[in-house]
Amino acid sequence: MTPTADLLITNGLVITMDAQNRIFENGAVTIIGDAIAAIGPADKLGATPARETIDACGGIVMPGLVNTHTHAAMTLFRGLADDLPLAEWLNDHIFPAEALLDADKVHAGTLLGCAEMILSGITCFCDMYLFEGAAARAAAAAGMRAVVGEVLYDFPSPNYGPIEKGFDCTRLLIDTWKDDPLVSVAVEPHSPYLCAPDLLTEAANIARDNRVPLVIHLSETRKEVEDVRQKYGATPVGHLAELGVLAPNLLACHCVVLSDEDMDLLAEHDVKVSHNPESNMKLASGIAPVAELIRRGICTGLGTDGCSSNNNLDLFAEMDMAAKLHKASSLDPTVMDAATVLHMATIDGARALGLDRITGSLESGKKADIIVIDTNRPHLTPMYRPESHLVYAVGGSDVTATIVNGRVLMKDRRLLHLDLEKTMADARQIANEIRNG
Ligand SMILES: CSC[C@H]1O[C@@H](n2cnc3c(O)ncnc32)[C@H](O)[C@@H]1O
Ligand SMILES: [Zn+2]
Repeated sequence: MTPTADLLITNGLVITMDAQNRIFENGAVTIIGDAIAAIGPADKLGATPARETIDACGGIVMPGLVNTHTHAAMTLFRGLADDLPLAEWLNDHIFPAEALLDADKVHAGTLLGCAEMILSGITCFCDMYLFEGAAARAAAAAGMRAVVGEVLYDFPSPNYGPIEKGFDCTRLLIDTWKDDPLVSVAVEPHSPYLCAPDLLTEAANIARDNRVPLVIHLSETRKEVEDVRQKYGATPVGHLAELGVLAPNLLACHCVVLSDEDMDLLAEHDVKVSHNPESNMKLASGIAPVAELIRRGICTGLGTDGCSSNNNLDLFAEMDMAAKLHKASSLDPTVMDAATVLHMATIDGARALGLDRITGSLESGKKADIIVIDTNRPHLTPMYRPESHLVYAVGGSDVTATIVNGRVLMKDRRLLHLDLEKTMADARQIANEIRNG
């Protein structure tokens, strides 16, 4: 029989995360080329002739997870410096180690990050780092969807040197990747404490003119708020408002220390937020008022942040933490329920990156970014409510297939297009160089 689909995923509990939150108890998804052709009951679609079939064996089929904030190449620094506050961690340990980086090392570290993300069900990530051309190439080689951006700050970068060259570097990145099916580019000033007002306004201009996201670390610690207030007489959010930088294309990462007025400003300008609970806990930055942000209608995604402040890229673990942390801090078990957190890790994350028309939910016509989870495991048996399992019981290693843009990147826990042994060997080699300074 002539195949009418390139890929068929069948016999799964299909969670679409679409606007109606449709779930097919015994469902199937057909894929033609890079897109979802149809979603429906397995007894209707399951007989579709296809070039390749994945039998979900009663497991969960759902949209791939969206990691809205990471520094993928920081896999190279996992465990290098722990148990420190942000300023000391960054200034005394991470920045000196990053001075040793070059494009090849960032490529290797990003590839390792992609391997970890694919194996744990992340299909799309937003990255900020140095030598992002190399990160973009690594993401494309791994087959992942990615939004990448060269970090911009006041001091000379080991990559581009002075900031004027940083803007050129960003424009070149935007131009190079503008027609790529997987990789797109954002403008990414580091933070209000490492970026002068002129840098921030120019970054916002470039992002606006090119219709791309603007990504920044914002209001991450009390120290940042105090420093920015002392220097500019406003909170970090207020400072960005005065500069005219708050806009719907702004993705503000962390947002831990926010006043009521800050939250009003974020809502008024339709700013998006990336919530990074594990990093915020590990660096003892605090607890972001996420339930309140969501209550005010602010679109909030989830992010792991870099591997050195987490120390993994597992968004299932991040979901579990996000749900529990806010219950504990508010003494209210109803906040951040499983359904809310699941939205953050999928469709809301896609919306935060401006990618919700192509990913974040299973809908015909959208790109086929899909994962399959094996629920035939002791810690997932029995199952009353799939959302509950996904947030509180599933781990990244329960993912058995990861598909991006219609291409199967991982099946039965094996990476199909990435040489994992070589990727890990390269990272070990770089770690030896870092150890020896
Ligand atoms: C060079 S890209 C980004 C830059 O930011 C550093 N970084 C990683 N995590 C954080 C964080 O939580 N707050 C501020 N800066 C962070 C990273 O090491 C890079 O230097
Ligand atoms: Zn970060």
